[in-house]
Amino acid sequence: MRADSWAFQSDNSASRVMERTGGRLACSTVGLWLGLLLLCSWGFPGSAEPRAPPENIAIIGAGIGGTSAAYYLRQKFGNDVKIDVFEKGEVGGRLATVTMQGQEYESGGSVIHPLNLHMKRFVKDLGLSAVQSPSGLVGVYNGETLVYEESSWFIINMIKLIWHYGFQSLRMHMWVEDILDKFMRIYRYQSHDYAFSSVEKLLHSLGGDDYLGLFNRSLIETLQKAGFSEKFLDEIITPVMRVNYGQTMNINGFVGAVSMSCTDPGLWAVKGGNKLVCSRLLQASKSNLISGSVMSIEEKTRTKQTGNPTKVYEAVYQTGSETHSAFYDIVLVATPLNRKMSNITFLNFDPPIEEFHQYYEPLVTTLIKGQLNSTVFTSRALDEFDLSTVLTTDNPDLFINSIGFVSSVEESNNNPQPKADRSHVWKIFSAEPLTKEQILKLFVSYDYAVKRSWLAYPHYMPPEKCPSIILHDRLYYLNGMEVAASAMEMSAVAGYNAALLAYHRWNGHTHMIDQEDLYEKLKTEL
Ligand SMILES: Cc1cc2nc3c(=O)[nH]c(=O)nc-3n(C[C@H](O)[C@H](O)[C@H](O)COP(=O)(O)OP(=O)(O)OC[C@H]3O[C@@H](n4cnc5c(N)ncnc54)[C@H](O)[C@@H]3O)c2cc1C
Ligand SMILES: CC(C)=CCC/C(C)=C/CC/C(C)=C/CSC[C@H](N)C(=O)O
Repeated sequence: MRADSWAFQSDNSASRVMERTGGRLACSTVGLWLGLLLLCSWGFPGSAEPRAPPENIAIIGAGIGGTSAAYYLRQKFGNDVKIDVFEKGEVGGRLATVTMQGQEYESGGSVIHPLNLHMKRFVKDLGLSAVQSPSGLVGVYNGETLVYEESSWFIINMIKLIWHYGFQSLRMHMWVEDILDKFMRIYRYQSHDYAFSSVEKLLHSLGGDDYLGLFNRSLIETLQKAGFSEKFLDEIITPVMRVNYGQTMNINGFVGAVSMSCTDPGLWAVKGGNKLVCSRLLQASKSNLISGSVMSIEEKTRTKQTGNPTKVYEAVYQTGSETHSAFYDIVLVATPLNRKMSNITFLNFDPPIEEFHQYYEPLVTTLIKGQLNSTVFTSRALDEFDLSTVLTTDNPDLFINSIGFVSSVEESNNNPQPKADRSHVWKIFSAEPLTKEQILKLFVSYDYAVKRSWLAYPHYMPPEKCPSIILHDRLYYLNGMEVAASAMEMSAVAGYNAALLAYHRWNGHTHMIDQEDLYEKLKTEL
């Protein structure tokens, strides 16, 4: 049998070919063939002629996901590609502020974890600065009484926690720390340019089957199995899930851990408002912002100046009353597609682009400047009420998820105290808009109230499948990541991943996608 006929068989490893041919010359010829074949199919960086970059890229959505994708796409593809970012509302999306008496307050995404390294890097690289988030005393109300109240004395707090819940609080912190430690691996993977084609593969790369298992099981199932008591789960964990995700412990274990990490010290925010990160990312990426709503995407064949027919996507969009269209080599969708939340129609795809039926949780943020009626929560005298946040247990009679006092986006306030007249700005999260009666029940008096309604986060219902990141050949979707956990940093991770994925797929770098055992492989890298 001739050596070259072997070279094209499926398991044609060089050593087997060598054994069978026996000759050194034949072996090197076959090796050369094999090498060339591999180079063509894998496109090793730096070896073959690189493919010309795409001409036009569209990103739909100028939230933190879309703008971080723009930033990383520019880094990967260079200055020649034109990047259009479509935004139908405000740059920032769910990072937004409301203005009260000339001061701005975060009404959407507000706190950032000290280990959220992408957000940290953005703030540094974009010339922004950080402010510490307020960290006052927290209490938990069950509809009748405060079942737990923090003390300003660290040692008293410890004794109280151990008295009420044994060492469960400590165990919980260790559990969250372990999950965060593994999450940090993503920064290493991304700094080495590795990308993932699905959220499940990304999660698996962080900590294997156990890590993916967290996402597939409910938080309550995971914590009950780990031996946490009903009392601890009802009085501590549920209230944290309610303030952060407006949901119960039926959410998946991964988002549960992300939510618990918000009890860590050192939370921060961007001075001037978190949304500034998005506008600065847009600027830094030299993208073209189009204030309009994308209505449809359709694949078309177009003959470019070179004369070659090329597949592109046509985006039809509306600005005011006008309808326009433009063609793109690559499209990134950086907004939830669930239940037509973004009203984008994918025309004539075969097979059709999947529909996402999971709904987003309605949530209302109300900001009120006024004097709290502390007797709602405790019978103690008003001047003895020193809590800055009240969380709630899962009681259907309660009309709020939480209430806490907040600082404006300009103030750095590590340990806020109620003002002398005890009037302050409070942020309330509730599932429905508050009625005037409800506000009057919570406040002795108030000057000002503003509300903002959101479809805030996915309604978590494990086990569930994350939507594909690759919707079509060069059409990518970022917000499937929210099914694992919704947070600014998660969207930044998704934005970076989609940029890397689009870049590697454009250039045929398949070896940079879905690599297994990355953690082990990168252990030895500096
Ligand atoms: C009340 C609230 C509190 C939160 N608190 C925190 C927190 O403290 N910490 C934290 O880390 N996270 C928090 N989050 C979550 C965080 O804000 C989100 O996970 C994150 O901002 C999502 O960013 P995104 O870019 O993926 O999506 P979005 O911010 O939703 O961006 C999508 C953008 O796409 C635009 N768009 C939609 N359809 C179209 C279309 N057809 N054409 C053009 N544009 C379109 C939208 O207008 C929007 O601006 C909070 C969220 C809410 C709602
Ligand atoms: C992604 C990782 C590892 C950590 C992110 C932790 C984090 C900051 C999660 C945000 C959770 C969330 C959606 C909070 C909403 S409410 C926030 C705050 N309590 C407020 O009062 O606004």
